[in-house]
Amino acid sequence: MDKTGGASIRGNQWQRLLSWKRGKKVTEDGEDGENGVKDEAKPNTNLGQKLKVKWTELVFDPAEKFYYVWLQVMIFPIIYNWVIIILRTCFTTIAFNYLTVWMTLDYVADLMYLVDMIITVHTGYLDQGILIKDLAHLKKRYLRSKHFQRDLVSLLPTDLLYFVFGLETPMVRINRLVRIPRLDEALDRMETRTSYPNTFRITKLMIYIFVLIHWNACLYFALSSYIGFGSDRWVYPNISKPEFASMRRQYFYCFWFSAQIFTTVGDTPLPKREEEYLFMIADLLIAVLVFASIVGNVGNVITSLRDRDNVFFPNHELVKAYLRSHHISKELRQRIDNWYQHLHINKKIMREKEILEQLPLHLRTEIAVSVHLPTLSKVTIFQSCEKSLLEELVLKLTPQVFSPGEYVCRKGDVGHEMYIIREGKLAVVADDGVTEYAVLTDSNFFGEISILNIKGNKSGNRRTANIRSIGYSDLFSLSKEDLTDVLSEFPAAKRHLEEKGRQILTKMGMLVDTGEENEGEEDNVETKINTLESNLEILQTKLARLMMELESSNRKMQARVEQLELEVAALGNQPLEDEEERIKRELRGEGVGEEVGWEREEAEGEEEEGLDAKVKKEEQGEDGNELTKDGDGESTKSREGDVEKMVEVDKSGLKDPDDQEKKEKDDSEKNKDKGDDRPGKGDGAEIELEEEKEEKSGEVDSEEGGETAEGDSENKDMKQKDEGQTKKE
Ligand SMILES: Nc1ncnc2c1ncn2[C@@H]1O[C@@H]2COP(=O)(O)O[C@H]2[C@H]1O
Repeated sequence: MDKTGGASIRGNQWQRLLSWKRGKKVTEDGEDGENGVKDEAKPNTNLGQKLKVKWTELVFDPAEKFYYVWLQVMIFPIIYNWVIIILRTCFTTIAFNYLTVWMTLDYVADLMYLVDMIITVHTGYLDQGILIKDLAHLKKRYLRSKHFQRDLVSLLPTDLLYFVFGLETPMVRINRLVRIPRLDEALDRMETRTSYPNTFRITKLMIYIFVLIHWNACLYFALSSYIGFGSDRWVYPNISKPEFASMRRQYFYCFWFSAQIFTTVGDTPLPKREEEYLFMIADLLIAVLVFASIVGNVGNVITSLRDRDNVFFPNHELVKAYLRSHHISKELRQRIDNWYQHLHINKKIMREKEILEQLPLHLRTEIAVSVHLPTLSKVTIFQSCEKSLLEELVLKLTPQVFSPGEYVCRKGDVGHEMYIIREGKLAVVADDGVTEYAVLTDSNFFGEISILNIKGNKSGNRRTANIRSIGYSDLFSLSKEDLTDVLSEFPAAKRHLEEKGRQILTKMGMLVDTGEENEGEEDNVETKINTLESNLEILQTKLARLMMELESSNRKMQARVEQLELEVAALGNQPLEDEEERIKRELRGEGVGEEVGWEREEAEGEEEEGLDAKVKKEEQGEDGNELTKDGDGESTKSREGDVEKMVEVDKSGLKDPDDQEKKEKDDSEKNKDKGDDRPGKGDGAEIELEEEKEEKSGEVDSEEGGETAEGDSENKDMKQKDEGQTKKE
């Protein structure tokens, strides 16, 4: 087992105990552990032994109920020892008369002390919020702690001293009193858990004072016995007198005497002897402390009760003083008094937010939900709402109480909040204050129209009606901002509210019918959005197509470049003159070389275009044409220059094959250094120029949108021709 022993399970301790009894071990995950499985597999032959083993493995969570109950149980043996040991020591007759009872109770208390030690060892503790359950670790920790020393001392077998001093000396058990911190722990725990902490505090104080008076009474009796019963007025009277002989009389007289001293209220007889004086001095000093602590504690309790009232309800005293200082009419003062009285009698807590503010948000929400959710979920608009909306809403509700006849809102006022009726009846009344249009009851709501900005509401943000409380009305108000906040996330609730408001406004004839227009507007916006979306889709498709075209034309270009390179290589093998002639013819446009012919076609532009394309181009204006022509012209010139270079190169190549090789090498070296001077690069230059041309025409296209498609189709036609020629070749 690791040191931490894993996280605490919040499962029921009793359930775990039961599982152990059944011979199963419940693991930290709440499932049967390995042992449990083994136990089930084997028949439960040695149950006693198993139980023993399991019990020793048990670890208690100090936050669980079992531990709390055990602490309460431990109050009895501790108080027993604190009360009875001194009683038996001082009142010997009481000690002897009930000796068997005391002896039995003594050893029961001792047994409980022992069990308490075992339970303390088996009680986990929190380390960084995790319950430590490692028994070995817990044992070590307990054995090293002061608690262990104290517990050990309280259980030392001092009873053996009876054999030395005899049974009339129960004082030998005085070490049992050192278990008092356990009593403190138990009482503190109870104080935290009790719903009435003030009552509990007073009770605890009274118990302590009772024990103190009891001790004092015992000591007084012992001192009287030492001095001699009835030797003076201060000591206990002569016990040989039947009047003072009984045990009860002895105890009660001493207790009364002691209580008189500690409460400093009674007339105690004056001491006569030094021992008596000393006793009285010590008692009076203690009495001062006792008295002070009684007064202090009771004062605290009263103050905390008043504080509680002040937090629960608005401070009536302050308001009263204010009203007096401003000479408010008696009638209004009476109404305010009645309102306060109603709050107090019916425990209507107005300042919930201030009270719960001290708690973390999640606990606050839980409390608010458990207190107000039943009311909220009855309100029609919130019935179908999600729980999260209601949770958000409950924290924003402010309780308000209205007295009979009081107006919650008046027609024409600016609306700042809406109301939900928690309890009570309210009337929608005409301006005369008598005519009632409607009566609103529990779980209804009102005041929403003026804060919802309903389209076509003639009254705008003004109240449309007077609302008067018939009896006392317990309402929740919800501010405009909070409502808007919440409704923005829950449109269904908003629609419901608006619908109800519209119905009322229609009945009152205060609604300008703009509903259809709004719907129309909404429709329009929707249509526009749809159109935009579909346009976007079309554009995206076109873009994709264009990209594909671009890619395919790139590929074709590459193919052409390769083709041209091959051609150039082939040209190198033809006779020079033929070649010269052919190139010249090509440049004149008469050549048989389809490729150059194609170049010319392209260069000359419109000459070979179809009639339709021509007409269109004319229609498109001169600019575009000029640009295209210019571009083409330039490319033609460049090509001519390039071809001439090529011819020269070829000629030199023909003169001497070795020289040609040399030349090629030189050229290739030059090639590396220069761009356009490269031999055989003429075609490349052409292509570059063609690309430039295409770029230019692209620019024109982009400038003159309409032309683009036509230009494209022309280019396509030409490319098709080109492809045809390439195939022929
Ligand atoms: N005829 C009616 N029946 C029920 N409630 C009404 C009626 N007329 C007005 N109300 C409510 O009274 C509220 C007054 O303030 P509002 O106008 O903000 O919102 C109004 C409605 O919620």
